[in-house]
Amino acid sequence: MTEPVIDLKHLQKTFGQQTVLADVTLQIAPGEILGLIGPSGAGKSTVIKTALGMEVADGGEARVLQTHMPNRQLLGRIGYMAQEDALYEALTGAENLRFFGRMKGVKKAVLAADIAHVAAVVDLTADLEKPVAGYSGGMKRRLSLAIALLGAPELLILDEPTVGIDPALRRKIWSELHQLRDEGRGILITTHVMDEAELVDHVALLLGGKLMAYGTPAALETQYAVDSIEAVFLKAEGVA
Ligand SMILES: Nc1ncnc2c1ncn2[C@@H]1O[C@H](COP(=O)(O)OP(=O)(O)OP(=O)(O)O)[C@@H](O)[C@H]1O
Repeated sequence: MTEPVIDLKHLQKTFGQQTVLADVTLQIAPGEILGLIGPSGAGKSTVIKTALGMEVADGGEARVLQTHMPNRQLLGRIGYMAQEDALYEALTGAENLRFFGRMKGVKKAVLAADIAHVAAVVDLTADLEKPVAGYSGGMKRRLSLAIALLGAPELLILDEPTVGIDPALRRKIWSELHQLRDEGRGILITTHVMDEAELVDHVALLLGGKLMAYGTPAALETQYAVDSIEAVFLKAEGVA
């Protein structure tokens, strides 16, 4: 059996009196896209941050790429896109990509071609020589996504990557994610766009600090007797 790229067992995380993750167990295999959904504040970013060791778990275990987390060396093998953009505003898009590419250890000989590829995926080719300070919010998200894609990492962890991105480009980005998945990479993605949750291999619904539902989009729709992931979400939350 292939080893999972993410293996979370009974993860727990408390902030003060607030238990955000009560007991989260989930796995992602190579060649799989897992969509983590849940209402705002459910703890999706906290799952990601504890998995990556950016927050210390209060219980349970997080293994990423077969390594117990936290582990700094591993970060070069993971394409992580946080919810907040962390870009150098005074530098151009191209300079940001070159800087982060080198940080991630992308070989000099392939860096220029890799930058051209990821910039094209997010439709930023024409804006690469402009300073990031003049980018719109959506352009900054796209640059952050391009940075995460650099070096074709084994594991992509994308926290709401398509916020502020228009539908046509979103479709192009999903086609790239599917291609990376088909090449055997594992992808963890959080989203508030319920149509996007139809495009993943497995959906995990986080509610009350636990995974309340898990399965393929089709299996969940059957289980909840509805015809969309949005309806699954509403029914699980008790709204519908
Ligand atoms: N560093 C922190 N200190 C204290 N509380 C925190 C911290 N990080 C997160 N929280 C709390 O944990 C809860 C879950 O936050 P988290 O950002 O993981 O949710 P989310 O599901 O990603 O939300 P959204 O969909 O709005 O991004 C929230 O109530 C938040 O206020």
